[in-house]
Amino acid sequence: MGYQQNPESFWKSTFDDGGDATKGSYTSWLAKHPSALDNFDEMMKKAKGKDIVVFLDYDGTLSQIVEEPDQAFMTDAMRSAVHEVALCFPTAIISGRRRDKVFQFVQLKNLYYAGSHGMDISTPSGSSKYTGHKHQTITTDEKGNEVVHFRPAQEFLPKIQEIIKALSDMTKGIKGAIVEDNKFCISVHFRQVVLEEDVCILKERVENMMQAYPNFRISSGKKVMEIRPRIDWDKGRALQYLLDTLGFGTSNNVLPMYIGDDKTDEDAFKVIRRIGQGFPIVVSSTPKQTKAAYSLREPTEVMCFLIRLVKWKRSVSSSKSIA
Ligand SMILES: O=P(O)(O)OC[C@H]1O[C@H](O[C@H]2O[C@H](CO)[C@@H](O)[C@H](O)[C@H]2O)[C@H](O)[C@@H](O)[C@@H]1O
Repeated sequence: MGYQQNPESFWKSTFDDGGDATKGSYTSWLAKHPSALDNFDEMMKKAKGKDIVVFLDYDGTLSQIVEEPDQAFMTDAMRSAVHEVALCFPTAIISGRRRDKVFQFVQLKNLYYAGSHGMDISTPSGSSKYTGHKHQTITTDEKGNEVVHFRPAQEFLPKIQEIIKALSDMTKGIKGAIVEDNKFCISVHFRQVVLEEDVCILKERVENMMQAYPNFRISSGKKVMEIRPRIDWDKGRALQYLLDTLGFGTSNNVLPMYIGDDKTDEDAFKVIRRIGQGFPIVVSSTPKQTKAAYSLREPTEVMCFLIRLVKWKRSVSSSKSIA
């Protein structure tokens, strides 16, 4: 399939799933979103000579989904795979979590981190462009290096703290409910709320309470309600911002790769689709509606894919140096 010659038709045929993917069996869904492992060689033929930039989601992609949000650790093997990938390609993690929390989990310095669904991005000034954008600021880190921050929801911080306080008070009586402070957004978790009735009460209370905050919106994730400022910013915009600031904004040769498992990752898949070149890869072992072109079943498959990517890159580089 020559998507480089005809991006429109490639993306149409690759992504349009008629909206009925959730109804079909896994096998028929897989035919529309083939395994990135099984199709690795074919994908890499398209990637040869391109500037690959890797984007990764965290929860459900680099770590397994677990009951307790604070316990979503990644394995050392996964950490090592991500580290190796980042030695080969510019690599960023774009997560719904607060940025410092993702860094605590990942602990790798050779990556770019975007937290709060992309509303908190920091990049070393040496590798990124400071454009004087109104949401950009520069600080100096402990080693004296300049860091460029992009925080489009900064003005919402006081309101977010007010909402967190109100949500924490309101959910106290609901066993298992957790309110997570993600800095520029908030997660209200109900994975550990056992009674279905309590889940309904929780959702209703949160929805009612948030009516008093029209500048915020609620979206849903995996057994979680996500509350965030109503601004035109999401993981897709964060991906584009990172491509721009890392110097790939006007490149016809860039090939972004995004691996993610949740609804908020769809915004990034859409941006890759719009760019017309790249690999949007969904992590799912069940059929779901998605704009992704490829799929991986679970984090262990993500790790295998990342390891293969590193091997591929090294083999391409060594054959170039021999020639
Ligand atoms: O964008 P992500 O990095 O995928 O973050 C999305 C949310 O992930 C976390 O919640 C999810 O994972 C938890 C740990 O496995 C699980 O307990 C929870 O049910 C899931 O929804 C995180 O806690 C949220 O703040 C993120 O927004």
